[in-house]
Amino acid sequence: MTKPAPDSLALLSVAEMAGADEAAIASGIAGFALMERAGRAVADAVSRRGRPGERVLVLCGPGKNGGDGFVAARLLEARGFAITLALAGERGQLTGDAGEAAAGWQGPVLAVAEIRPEDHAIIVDALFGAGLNRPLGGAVAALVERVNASDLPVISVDVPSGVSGDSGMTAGPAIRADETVTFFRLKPGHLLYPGRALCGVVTLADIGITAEMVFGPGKPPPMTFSNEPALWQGQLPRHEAGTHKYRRGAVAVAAGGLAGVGAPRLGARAALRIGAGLATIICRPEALATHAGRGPDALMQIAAADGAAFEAALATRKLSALLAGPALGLDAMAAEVVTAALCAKLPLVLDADALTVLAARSELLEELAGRRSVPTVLTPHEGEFLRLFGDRAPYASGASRLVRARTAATATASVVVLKGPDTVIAAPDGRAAINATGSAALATAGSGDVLGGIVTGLLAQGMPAFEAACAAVWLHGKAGEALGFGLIADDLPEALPGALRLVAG
Ligand SMILES: NC(=O)C1=CN([C@@H]2O[C@H](COP(=O)(O)OP(=O)(O)OC[C@H]3O[C@@H](n4cnc5c(N)ncnc54)[C@H](OP(=O)(O)O)[C@@H]3O)[C@@H](O)[C@H]2O)[C@H](O)CC1
Ligand SMILES: [K+]
Repeated sequence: MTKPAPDSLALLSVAEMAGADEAAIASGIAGFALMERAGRAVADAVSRRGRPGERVLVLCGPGKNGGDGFVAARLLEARGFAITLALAGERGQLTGDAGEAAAGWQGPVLAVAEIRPEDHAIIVDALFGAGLNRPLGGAVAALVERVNASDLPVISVDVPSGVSGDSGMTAGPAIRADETVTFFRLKPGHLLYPGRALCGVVTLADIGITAEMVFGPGKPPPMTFSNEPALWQGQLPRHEAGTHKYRRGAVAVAAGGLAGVGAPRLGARAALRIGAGLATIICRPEALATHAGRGPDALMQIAAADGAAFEAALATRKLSALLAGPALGLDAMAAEVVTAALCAKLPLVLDADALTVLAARSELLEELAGRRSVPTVLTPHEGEFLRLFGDRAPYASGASRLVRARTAATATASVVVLKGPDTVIAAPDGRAAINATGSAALATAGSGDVLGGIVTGLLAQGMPAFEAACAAVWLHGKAGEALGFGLIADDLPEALPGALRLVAG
């Protein structure tokens, strides 16, 4: 049996975090005690950056995020900082824990319109957190613009105000923070852009909520994760001495004609580098000689002139996984290949041209993938995702990448890897992970072909599809980080052994 994913990697939605809050209160911790600890963690972050005597501007909103700000202001004043506190709202309307926190603040409370951020050394943004429910407007929006223009260090409480904790999206002005202090577990908005960039460094503070309170027996398991090795490391292929190449898995890559011999080769090479025992390119007859003349020698190639020949090639090769898409082409033969690939009883990765072939035929994908008894992984970038699923709810590009990937995974009964600087991996069973490895150096021709090959290579070695996709995205990112700028996609497979050494036990 596979071990459940570690809850330390859980990302909590705003609603789940509210549930965690309630669970902690139900187990005997007072809500105000949580707020005290949250405020203290924020004050500690300010103390690490500044010295007593410095002027700190604390911007408080009308809810509990503001309450955390009032607590931080009180503690910082006691530590000798000179506090200016501004409230977006009426002091008399603060209720519950936030009212209690405000009552503990003895100093003046200014209106946001009067505030000059530039008169301060550090700014605490406790305007809005989990309760943000509309774009910032009026005097608060103007203040946020002034704070961002000041270029002063900003520490945001929970999330930068204006950023959705669930999606990382902004619907108007938002604080650009240097540091964000959040509580108990990260939220998707800390890892999804633009939130990820607006957070600055994310500090996770313990406020007394324990994993046992939130994830204990009888509680629903977390479904959203930060993509870290602990999520999939235990399922990485392990090969015992005495294994042979077929036991390590045989990969096929469906290629097109002479116009695109590079992309499928990048995929096949990556599959070999990640540990598949064999890799074969199945190409059009006119491209066979070209493929045969190119390295690495470990790669094999066979020709298929039509869909039937392609099916026959699949049947004769003792295959364990198939990659279709990189430079496959968009013609009738490509469509036959994609249909045959979906009908074959082989773990399958569909990328690039295969996704375009299926675009406007997502019902075909839903039907065929839904009937498969073996895993299907789709690896679209934003453009391919748009072509495949359209721009209507729930897939509209204005919606959260997490929601879109999840919805697509359920609809197609496939693992969906929605690629980007914050790649989301979603499984049809509802699990999803957000990746944070990699850099802009990976936004280069052929990089996606390599990723497709890594996923296929891991599937061929028997790794479950969600874990294989998560591992592939993480390793691809690490290979990119190791190479840095100047990399070309050809370098990435060669950097995989180094990336693997980071996680292989
Ligand atoms: N969950 C925990 O364990 C803890 C959380 N803490 C902190 O609490 C906040 C969440 O507090 P909450 O009161 O739920 O929400 P906010 O403070 O973010 O928002 C409060 C109200 O603001 C109004 N609102 C929302 N959006 C806007 C806007 N764009 N402009 C103006 N006003 C807005 C809204 O009220 P309305 O009635 O006007 O709709 C919100 O209710 C969490 O982020 C943590 O910082 C803890 O203290 C520790 C424990
Ligand atoms: K905030």
